[in-house]
Amino acid sequence: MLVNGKWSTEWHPVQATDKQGGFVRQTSSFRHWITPDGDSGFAAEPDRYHLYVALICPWASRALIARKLKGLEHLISVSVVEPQLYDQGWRFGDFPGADRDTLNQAEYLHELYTRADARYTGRATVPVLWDKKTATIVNNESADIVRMFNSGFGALADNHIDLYPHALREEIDALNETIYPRLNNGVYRAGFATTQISYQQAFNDVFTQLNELELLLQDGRTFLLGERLTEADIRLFVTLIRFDVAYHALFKCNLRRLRDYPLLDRYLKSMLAVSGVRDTVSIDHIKQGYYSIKALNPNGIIPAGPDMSAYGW
Ligand SMILES: N[C@@H](CCC(=O)N[C@@H](CS)C(=O)NCC(=O)O)C(=O)O
Repeated sequence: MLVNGKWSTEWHPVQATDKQGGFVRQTSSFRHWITPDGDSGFAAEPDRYHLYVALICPWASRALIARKLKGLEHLISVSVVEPQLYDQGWRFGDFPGADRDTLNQAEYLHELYTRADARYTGRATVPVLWDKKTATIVNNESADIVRMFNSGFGALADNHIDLYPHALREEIDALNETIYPRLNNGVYRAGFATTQISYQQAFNDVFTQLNELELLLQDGRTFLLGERLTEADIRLFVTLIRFDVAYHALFKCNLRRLRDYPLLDRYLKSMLAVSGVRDTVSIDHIKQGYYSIKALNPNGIIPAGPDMSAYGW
């Protein structure tokens, strides 16, 4: 991680743990906002912003999906880092499906953090939304980036779809409030727990949440809140698509596979059928990335399965 703008060799590829051995995710530090009128200092303009992502990363993938669904691909360019974390964190390079940083010529993502703030202290995480005009980071919090892509680009975006409609906000917020801690971050809490008790709590949370979602889908709805896809679906999808590939085995979330839940399985297939969503997924990056976490898989063997042909891979 960076300490006062210098890369520290003391960093640990796993984020912090609390007193009970539970996994603690760092909070994001760049929280500027893009607006249609530019009042915030960051105006919505074509070809001004760039998104740095890792395809292994569920948080970065949220931003990629929102960019697709809101028709912002031609306005916001993208670079993909290599799937594994190196000693200096995320790296640009020639791994299939990854990019060189042709915009800023960085070798490592952390260089962009120090370019934005020469004294930055913290982890250099993806996603990063970069402003080409002022050469700084606009925002590195995926939840913000999704909302910004939804409404910050005004008429420049495709507004046929509203990911956070006023009428559904309370329900979306309520779903986010349980899905994030129990499931999105719950799988990480299970995977990176360093005590049996914190693992067991996380494991219980993950499967309680999956069971509740399976029940919710019983009335035949296509998406979480009915027939309209919202940001709650983006946030759920990014975890579900990684579940059988990485979380079930590597993170020890092995009570059931995702495909053992008939309605969640159907839901996952419906999400993959939404135009643009599948393009944001790389099963190869997901596998390579998670299974190269040395703390969890010291020999770095990448599993040959699971069979993902039922999902079109
Ligand atoms: N709050 C952030 C979390 C992002 C995050 O934790 N990204 C991970 C990858 S999935 C990362 O870049 N980790 C690198 C590190 O911790 O050094 C968001 O949702 O945008």
